[in-house]
Amino acid sequence: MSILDRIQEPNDIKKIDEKDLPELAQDIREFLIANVSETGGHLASNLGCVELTIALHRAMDFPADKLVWDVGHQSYVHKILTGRKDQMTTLRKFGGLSGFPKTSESDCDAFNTGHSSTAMSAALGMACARGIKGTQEKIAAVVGDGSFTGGMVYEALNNMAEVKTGCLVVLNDNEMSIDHNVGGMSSYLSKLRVGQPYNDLKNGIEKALMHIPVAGEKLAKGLKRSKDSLKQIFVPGMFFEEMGVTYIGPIDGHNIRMMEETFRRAFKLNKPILVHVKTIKGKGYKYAEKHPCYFHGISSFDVATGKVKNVEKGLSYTAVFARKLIELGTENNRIVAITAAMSKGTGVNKFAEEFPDRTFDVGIAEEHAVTFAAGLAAEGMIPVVAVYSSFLQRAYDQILHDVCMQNLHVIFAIDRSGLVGADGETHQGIFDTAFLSHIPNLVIMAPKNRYELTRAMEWAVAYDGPIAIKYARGQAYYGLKDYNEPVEYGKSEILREGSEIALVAVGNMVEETEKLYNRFLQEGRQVTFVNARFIKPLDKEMIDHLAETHKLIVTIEEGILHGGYGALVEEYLESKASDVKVLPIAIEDTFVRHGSVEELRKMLKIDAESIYRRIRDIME
Ligand SMILES: Cc1ncc(C[n+]2csc(CCOP(=O)(O)OP(=O)(O)O)c2C)c(N)n1
Ligand SMILES: CC(=O)[C@@H](O)[C@H](O)COP(=O)(O)O
Ligand SMILES: [Mg+2]
Repeated sequence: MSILDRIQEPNDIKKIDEKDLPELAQDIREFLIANVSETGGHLASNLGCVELTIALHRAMDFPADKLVWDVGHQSYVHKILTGRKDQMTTLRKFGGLSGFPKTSESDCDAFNTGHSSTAMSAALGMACARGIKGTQEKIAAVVGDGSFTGGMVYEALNNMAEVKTGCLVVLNDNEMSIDHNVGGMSSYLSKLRVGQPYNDLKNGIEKALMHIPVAGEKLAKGLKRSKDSLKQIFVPGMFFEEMGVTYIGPIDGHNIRMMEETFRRAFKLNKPILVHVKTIKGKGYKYAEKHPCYFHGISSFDVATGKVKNVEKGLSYTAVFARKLIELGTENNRIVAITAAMSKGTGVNKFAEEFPDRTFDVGIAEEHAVTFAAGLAAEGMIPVVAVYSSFLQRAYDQILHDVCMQNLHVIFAIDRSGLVGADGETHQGIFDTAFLSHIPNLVIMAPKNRYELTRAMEWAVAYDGPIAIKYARGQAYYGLKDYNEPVEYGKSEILREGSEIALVAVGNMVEETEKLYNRFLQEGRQVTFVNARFIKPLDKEMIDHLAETHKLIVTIEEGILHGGYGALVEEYLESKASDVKVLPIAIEDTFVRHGSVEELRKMLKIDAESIYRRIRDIME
């Protein structure tokens, strides 16, 4: 029986002899590598926090104590230690374990996360609730150095210093975000990493002086009085201390005993404490240590070579975007690219290789990214903010207040729009149309295939005002190549003209709708097939035309129903008192869990087959 086999339930870790913990860490690493090589997932971050998680589990009790994982992509070891090891084979699969903490999955998961920099706020809220309820549980948040570039962290720190309640923050510093970490805080943390652990140093000096008779005692007292100046010299974590949060560290994040002791002491002090631990992202698997970015989020891979098993053929929308951006940037030196810590994910890394001076990675700071873009645009630049749909949710007010209200020429390249699959509910890009379509001045485009994405980008650069172009995760659609009606402001593209039923599809759902169209065609139905292309402004002329000539208009999108394209069409037709039937195919009022995009579409009844049945039911 391996040491890991002895962990079946929460808190079993406390039964393991301290001397066996390194072996347990090794078992867990081997398990993670074998498991994630099959399921895919966030390997490098989890390999890096094995000892950290063990130490926290030794110092805390579950489910009584509350541990909040920032982002939550590094919570696999926590899952393993809380009775979910045997389900890890289902990780990120439809109906299986989530890749992020889920309160619905285990009472040992205190809070759901997925987006960065939220953990400290949540933990502080829990700590304040504990104060009101008069309970005693320990509360901790684990936050990565990358997530320390997000603004909410500082809002939480500010508040933490004010309320002064016991709350442990573990800063897990591996010097990596997904890509290399960036910015002033990152440099500050790097300096801290090489400093001596402050608390030990201070105690050491005081103890040493106490051993010198008479004069030593005086010196030690003087030293205590001049604590602040001593800190200035020795305390690397002065920033946190000045904020009113006790800083401990940096300590070795792979030394279980040292961390366990530190956490136990920290919990006893019952005040806001930040423990800075140094870890190695990808630790224990040579390929992940060498290429932590590649192994941050990886699909199934071969353990012996570190190579991904199924390499997708054809370009992704991200790659198409990246190539075109370079082309546009070559022609026009006013174009600048901005990413909020998703350089590789959005393809901005390619632009950065060509135009480093016109590329900005602002850290995990979507709000700042948007207002920063507004500033650039105000001075005549053409900023392209390349951002995942779900992360853009953060920047709603900045889009509205800083960009659109001033009608600034900012281009939002919204990647991962639609269902993203295995990352699940926190990452599905299904709300963008709903949260953007009511903002005045903003134009929203959803190209149908890879060719149209490049034309939309050309058009967006020439346009003068805020504009969003949204496209899906994964493989770009290569079909309908010969349908390339020139882009015209607010005009949809009629692909095939029929009568009876009109199918109006948005963005990536044009591909799914083509299957539907072909099926109706085979049945001899007269069907019109439209690529919406512009979500906003709505092509009212086209809708009027369809309403006059068809019995049923079916809108098809991979987004939330309320506030979506279909809702806009319905609302418009209602305002005209049109009696044409409208069937809006979209995602009903729900958060969509993880699974493959195909499985999720079926579940949500937005796949071609389900749509076909829904139309047939109406028409019969
Ligand atoms: C608001 C938001 N923007 C972007 C992301 C994508 N993202 C996930 S993990 C990550 C890097 C986090 O770095 P760090 O906190 O240091 O964790 P590590 O992976 O290094 O352990 C980023 C940018 C996100 N989850 N949330
Ligand atoms: C945890 C997180 O937010 C990212 O790592 C995300 O999983 C990346 O997703 P993609 O695989 O779509 O780039
Ligand atoms: Mg990190």
